[in-house]
Amino acid sequence: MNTLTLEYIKSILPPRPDNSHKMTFGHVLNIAGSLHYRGAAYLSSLSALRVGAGYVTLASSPSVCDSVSALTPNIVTFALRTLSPLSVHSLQRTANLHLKDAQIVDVQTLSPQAVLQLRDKLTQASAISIGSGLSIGQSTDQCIDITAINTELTVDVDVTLCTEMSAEISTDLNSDLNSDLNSDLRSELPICNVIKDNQPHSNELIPPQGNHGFFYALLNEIQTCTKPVIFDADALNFISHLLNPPVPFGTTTVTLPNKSIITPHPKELARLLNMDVATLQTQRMHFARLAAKQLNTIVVLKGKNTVITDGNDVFINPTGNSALAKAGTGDVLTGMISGFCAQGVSPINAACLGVYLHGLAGNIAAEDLSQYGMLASDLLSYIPKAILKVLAI
Ligand SMILES: NC(=O)C1=CN([C@@H]2O[C@H](COP(=O)(O)OP(=O)(O)OC[C@H]3O[C@@H](n4cnc5c(N)ncnc54)[C@H](OP(=O)(O)O)[C@@H]3O)[C@@H](O)[C@H]2O)[C@@H](O)CC1
Ligand SMILES: Nc1ncnc2c1ncn2[C@@H]1O[C@H](COP(=O)(O)OP(=O)(O)O)[C@@H](O)[C@H]1O
Repeated sequence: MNTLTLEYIKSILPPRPDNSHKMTFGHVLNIAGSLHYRGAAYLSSLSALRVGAGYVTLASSPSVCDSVSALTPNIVTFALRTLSPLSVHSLQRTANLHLKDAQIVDVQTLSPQAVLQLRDKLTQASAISIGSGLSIGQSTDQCIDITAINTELTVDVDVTLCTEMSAEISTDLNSDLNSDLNSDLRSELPICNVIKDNQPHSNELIPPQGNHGFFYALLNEIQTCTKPVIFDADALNFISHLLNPPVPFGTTTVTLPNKSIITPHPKELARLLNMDVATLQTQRMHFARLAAKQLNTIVVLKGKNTVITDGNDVFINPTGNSALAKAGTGDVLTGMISGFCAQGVSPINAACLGVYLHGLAGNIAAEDLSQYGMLASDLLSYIPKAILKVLAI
């Protein structure tokens, strides 16, 4: 176990050659944000630039792209395809048929086919971050099971489905679709079954809320990606749904790209490991290593004294304070780690740099603004001060 130090952090900072241009410092593709979490897209994109990345593209729904562009001229945006209005209308009708308390289907829900739009961007990027504010759109106590995917993308993330139940549900819903819903829906959407209280409710069919369908298609697309991929927030909740479906659906496995980093807070890691938060918190190092080994990924277990591990080596972060306990600071961290990855830093070193400097920025910010008054957006302007402090030793 190693505690991160200022000297160590200085030794792994990436170089800034004079003879350089923006692409020397890498391109982050940040897939983030949704109707209610536009701020997460803003914070996770700008923070990548603040640690030195040369170029950041935010891929999100058109309204999120518009909002972020209005706030900052520094981010390049790429608007993703959302479900067609006809599909949204049909989905809402299906939801109303089956659930009394059906939520309104988000008109900015990303289409699984948006992954096709992203192919060139995925190729151009030096690092990819996914999940900040992506929106699961429903209680995380509910699980979604994909029972049929009728897109030209086959969503196959090694999910073993209960085929009998899938067939039953598909037939059931398909008869509805055949009777009065439009065919766009069939080509655009996964058909889902809600699981409540660990029990499948096969007669409660609702459309996927949030960006589940899009995320599963994306995960399939990037499974063999050799670039660093950072999974945060709702991306982790989607993965938890795949890993821990209720018993009737059997065991599932998820293959993450081989240079992946996950950045869970304790509850997100507890969901991934299917355990309770209190137990996890008593042995943070142990469970972070366990998850790193099980998922073959680098784990950044957030909180006071964040734990960073690849399953073997463990680093403990000494920086940070309660100013960081405020909505959006985790989104800033994700951008910082992806920004270092884009500059060619190894994933484990990028995680150490991001976590240490994030905490140090929080310490310097708290001196000026107090631990009470600092905002996640304030943190952005303290990242350069933290870097200056490291360079000064
Ligand atoms: N401006 C924006 O656009 C912002 C957008 N954001 C985006 O919103 C999305 C959802 O994020 P979220 O914050 O709504 O849900 P999430 O973090 O899962 O908390 C759910 C529950 O988990 C628990 N819990 C949380 N932390 C814990 C901890 N350290 N240790 C232990 N438990 C912890 C706690 O449960 P409790 O303990 O209260 O039962 C809490 O109520 C996500 O995509 C994110 O990127 C946010 O970043 C905010 C700014
Ligand atoms: N008391 C604290 N001391 C040090 N760091 C903290 C503290 N509280 C929160 N943090 C840090 O702030 C960030 C919060 O991230 P997260 O829980 O994902 O919030 P959000 O989802 O609102 O962005 C993490 O990097 C975490 O380590």
